[in-house]
Amino acid sequence: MQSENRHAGETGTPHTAAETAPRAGAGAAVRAADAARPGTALVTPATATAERIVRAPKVLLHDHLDGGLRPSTVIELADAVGYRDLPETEPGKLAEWFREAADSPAKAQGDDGGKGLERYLETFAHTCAVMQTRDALFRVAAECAEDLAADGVVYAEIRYAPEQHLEAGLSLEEVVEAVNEGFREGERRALAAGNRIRVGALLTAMRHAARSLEIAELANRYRDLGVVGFDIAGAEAGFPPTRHLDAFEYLKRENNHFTIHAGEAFGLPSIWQALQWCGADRLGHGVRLIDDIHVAEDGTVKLGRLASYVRDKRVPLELCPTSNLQTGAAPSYERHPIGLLRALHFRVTVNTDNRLMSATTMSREFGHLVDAFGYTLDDLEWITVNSMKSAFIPFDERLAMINDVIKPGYAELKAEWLFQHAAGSSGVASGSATPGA
Ligand SMILES: O=c1[nH]cnc2c1ncn2[C@@H]1O[C@H](CO)[C@@H](O)[C@H]1O
Ligand SMILES: [Zn+2]
Repeated sequence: MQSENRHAGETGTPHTAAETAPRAGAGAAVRAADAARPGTALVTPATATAERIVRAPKVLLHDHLDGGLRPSTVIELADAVGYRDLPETEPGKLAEWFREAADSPAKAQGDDGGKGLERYLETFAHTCAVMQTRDALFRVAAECAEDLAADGVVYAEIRYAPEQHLEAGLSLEEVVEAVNEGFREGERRALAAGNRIRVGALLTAMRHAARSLEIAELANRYRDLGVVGFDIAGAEAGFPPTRHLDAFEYLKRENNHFTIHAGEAFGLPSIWQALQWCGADRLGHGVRLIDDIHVAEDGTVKLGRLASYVRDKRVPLELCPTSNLQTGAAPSYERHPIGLLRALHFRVTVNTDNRLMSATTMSREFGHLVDAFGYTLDDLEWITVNSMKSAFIPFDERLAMINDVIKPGYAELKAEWLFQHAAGSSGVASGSATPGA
């Protein structure tokens, strides 16, 4: 693979050979011989090959339940409930339809005033339509946990808006309980398949609606019963987070946790409000924080007051690269602000947002970053530890996940080269690091 020597995009930090050199000197000498052969690339103990990325422990903080259904499940559930408005009825075609429809904003030219996100969100009408019964919610939640675990995710916080699942007569409580039971079932199935995962729910309130306090209270009621926090989502333009101040103030009084979608379709004012008026613990996306970071011709970097605050306070950024490309919040993987934000040591996390609409997985998101910025397993471990530090479960549990699951997992992957070499493996990989791409 080529990413070892590739440079970051315009806003990223160049990765020199020295920076990406293997940590063990002897390995470098052995592998250097491989690199000299035409058509091969240097593989170090920390090289993030597609296969290693899938096996690496991963943490996911920003993923929508109604944005991650299996295409075949959408079709089966639509059949079961008599929903006739699906644009395609064959799983492959339906998957492609979702990706294409969510992708269209990226193809629009110029600054569209937040319309990119609005068009992206239209696709959720179909998934929400088939998630209106207890059985459907249970199934979608169970499959979500199973799919993430199969992709090597060990901890996930999955969000959804209970108010969008009441059309067939369920109560808010019944929705939450069905999803929680589905997650528990998915965790059990994953374990039976040899994969360990823990899943917590985040309850989302829709920012254009007026139920945020009610949903915040619901999140608080279920906080020790599978719900770990709260969020607001939906169209950003015209719906500032301060519309929902009463919900955030309530949660703060209850010592509860919340994240806010901000700085995706809208820029710095939205991020500033989410932090300084609403008191968000994390930023959903926050990618437009880049507007407050100035890189001079000579490479010196100057942070504005807001960007400084975010970095100094270690505010986690829930970045979702593919989703950002689709909504037009970033121009390409190579020029995604994550390159610069990671180099400047912001509390960067990497997420999927909507696996169905973005046709992605955690492994694919990592793969895109490896291809774009030459990230190694060390970078991916750093990101994963960042995510785990930023999770909403108690500190001792986060620490155990970091020390007993994440670090040993990456150490094991990096140690493998020792024994592969002894067995005569060439250690050479080629092509893209993006799994399944
Ligand atoms: O990237 C996003 N930005 C804002 N809202 C989103 C995004 N992805 C999904 N949703 C919205 O969140 C609801 C609950 O899961 C979804 O129905 C969708 O409308
Ligand atoms: Zn989102």
